[in-house]
Amino acid sequence: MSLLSVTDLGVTAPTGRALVTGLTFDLEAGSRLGLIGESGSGKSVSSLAITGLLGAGLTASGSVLLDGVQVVGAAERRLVPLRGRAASVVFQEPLTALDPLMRIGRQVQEPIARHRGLRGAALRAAAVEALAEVSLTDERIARAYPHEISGGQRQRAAIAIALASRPKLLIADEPTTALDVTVQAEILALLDRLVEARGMALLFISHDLAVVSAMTSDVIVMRDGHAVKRGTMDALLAAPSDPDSADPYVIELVRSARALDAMLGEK
Ligand SMILES: Nc1ncnc2c1ncn2[C@@H]1O[C@H](COP(=O)(O)OP(=O)(O)OP(=O)(O)O)[C@@H](O)[C@H]1O
Repeated sequence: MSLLSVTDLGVTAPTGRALVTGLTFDLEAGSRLGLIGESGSGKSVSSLAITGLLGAGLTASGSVLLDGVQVVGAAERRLVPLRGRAASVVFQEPLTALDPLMRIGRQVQEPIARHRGLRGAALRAAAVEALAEVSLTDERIARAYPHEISGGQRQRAAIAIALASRPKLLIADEPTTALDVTVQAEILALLDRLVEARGMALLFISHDLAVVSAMTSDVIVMRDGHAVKRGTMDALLAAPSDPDSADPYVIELVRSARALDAMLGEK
């Protein structure tokens, strides 16, 4: 059985508008998949539906089996044990994931205590280790509040928190979009290393083809709430010459990624 099995997932707004329709894919333990699409294409809503975190008024239909548990229509008490253990999410803006009034060290300790049952000195040591794994080795960071550290450091801390529960699946939703380019590259390298080292599965969501291609070669392209294409990055890059898959959005994505490549190549 797949770690994540999404079948005919639909998400509907309170107005009745379909935000996501007919999304189907499987993700095996330890494998990676990219969800790519322009703003508003339904990527975030899909990832929220997968973890049962859809906001009030949004309704999911179809099936999402996460580690064998049906998420669609599940009661909150069924979902709580899944979060962290089966899947954790890293969001675009780490400030929304972090508690502004709690020191970073405490925030890292919390999931470690909850999921691994550590207390006291062992808990403090595990939190220091979790921060070291995301290259936050300066002990001032653990004592700092979120607003006292940089955006890149905050995203590292959010990653440490997401991974502290040892999830089987990490969902990263535009994890580097709010960061400047050099920090973006560092965070991608960090995620790549940790996902690999821990044998986690990764669902990586971004509007940026170049960023997705740094993390995975297996991608789904979404537009207007639909999956318009699934395949390898290579097949996608070859798409414009293939009349069957000449989706205008895919062509535009590839064109802009090539322009970026060419620009970088000239430097
Ligand atoms: N709570 C909500 N109520 C109604 N519509 C919503 C809600 N949340 C999102 N939407 C709509 O659902 C559609 C998909 O949004 P979603 O955030 O999933 O897109 P996205 O592909 O992740 O884009 P972005 O990268 O900009 O976040 C958009 O048209 C958005 O306006």
